[in-house]
Amino acid sequence: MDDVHGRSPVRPAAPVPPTRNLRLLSALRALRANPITLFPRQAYVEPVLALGRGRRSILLVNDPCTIGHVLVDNAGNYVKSRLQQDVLAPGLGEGLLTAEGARWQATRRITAPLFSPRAVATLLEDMRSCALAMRDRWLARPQPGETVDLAAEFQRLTYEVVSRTLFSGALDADRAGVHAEMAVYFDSIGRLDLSGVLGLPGWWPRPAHHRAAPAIRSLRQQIKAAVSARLGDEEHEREDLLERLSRAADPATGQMLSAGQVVDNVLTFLAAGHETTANALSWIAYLLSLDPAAEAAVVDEIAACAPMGIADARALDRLSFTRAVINEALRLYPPAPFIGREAIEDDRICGREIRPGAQILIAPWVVHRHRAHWSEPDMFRPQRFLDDCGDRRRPFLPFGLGPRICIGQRFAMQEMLIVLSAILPAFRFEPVDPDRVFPLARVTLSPAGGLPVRLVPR
Ligand code: HEM
Repeated sequence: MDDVHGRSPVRPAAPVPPTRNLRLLSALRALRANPITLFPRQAYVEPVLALGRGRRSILLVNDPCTIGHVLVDNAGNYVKSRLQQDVLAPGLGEGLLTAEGARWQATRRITAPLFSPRAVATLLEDMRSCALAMRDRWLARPQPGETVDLAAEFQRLTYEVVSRTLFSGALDADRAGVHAEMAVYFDSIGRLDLSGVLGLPGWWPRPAHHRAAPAIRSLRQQIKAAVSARLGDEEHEREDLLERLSRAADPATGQMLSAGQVVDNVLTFLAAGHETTANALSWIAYLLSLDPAAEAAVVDEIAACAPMGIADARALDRLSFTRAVINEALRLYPPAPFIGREAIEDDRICGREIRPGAQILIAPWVVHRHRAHWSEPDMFRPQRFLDDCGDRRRPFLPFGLGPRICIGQRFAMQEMLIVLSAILPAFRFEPVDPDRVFPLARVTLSPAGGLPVRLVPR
């Protein structure tokens, strides 16, 4: 089907699914190297599919009603899965992303006011100045058309945004160091290891945890120092996340977070708040580089709707095609490609008995490319988000669903719109080797080996 410009839509990089389930050893190898290569063709067609056999099998759920059942209607029966906790909890402890029950509820109540529409709108100017600083850095390069790793540039930018907006720069003393340690943490623990997949007990030695331990220790020490400095500073009033985590009480119970929980949450928001958005921006830039007409439409829209740059949140609402491009990038390359859950009690889904401990996988990577729900699922066609915007049946969940939906969704959308409107009028991006761009799933979905591009000034 042709797109709005009368051209065939673009097919961006993706693995070719194997025709059937891989044998155990190949499956384990694929799981460790890049789990998105593991899903067989059937996975993109069936409403539910058991991956693996017996007690260790994982139920892949694609059917929109069943996804709603697990994540929304019966969410109380499904906690974060063992595999997901195995990857995240060693670093993030009992932060908002990994906590359960009363502790999660209290933390969500304490942090939610900072992510309300009004609160996020107040961060607009800080986000914009971070984005413009990156653009100006690029403009100041001695060689126009120089090659940069755009993925690394976006990681740095989104880290700066989180650091400035949520922590008022309290963790900026060694920003590069914190950033590097976080990369070590994600790269080692982000690889599924065999002991986790096989469900070995917690005391079983896990090499990835061992490798990540020094980075996690150092990160926690730096965060503890920043929290102490803030608690000791009675002079300056701030209304940021660090302040809320350290001093605010849960409105329902009056209780405050413990010192350890504050550190867990600072690390959680630093990690969850920059890595995902950076990857989304990389994928958007990659997709636009493949589709010059869509790129021109975004640049024209930004010029028409925000000629002097984004001044307020209302200007963001007018960027409807740019928003469709962002959504289409989040569909094709969901930065959080897997959502794992574990049943607490018996349940029944899609005619199957679910026993306590059953592992459920909802994979936006698969759901967003499912043959039953999307036409031309592997094609880049942003227009689909404008044509069918009333169609709520399509399962689109880059930010999750239900009570555990991403608290930073609005923050991330605003940030992406602001970054695009700051940089796209000044530059276009030419991937150095578009054929080598390939999605790699760790905790998040990033371009394997970064995204080397030529920065071409307009
Ligand atoms: C494009 C960017 C982002 C994507 C795709 C994304 C995706 C997600 C997803 C899928 C979940 C739900 C996980 C689950 O149900 O197991 C989640 C949760 C979360 N996200 Fe995001 N996220 C993004 C940006 C952000 C930002 C900017 C922040 C903070 C500033 C953030 C903080 C969190 C936190 C703290 C949670 C846990 C919420 C809870 O369990 O109550 N995320 N995110």
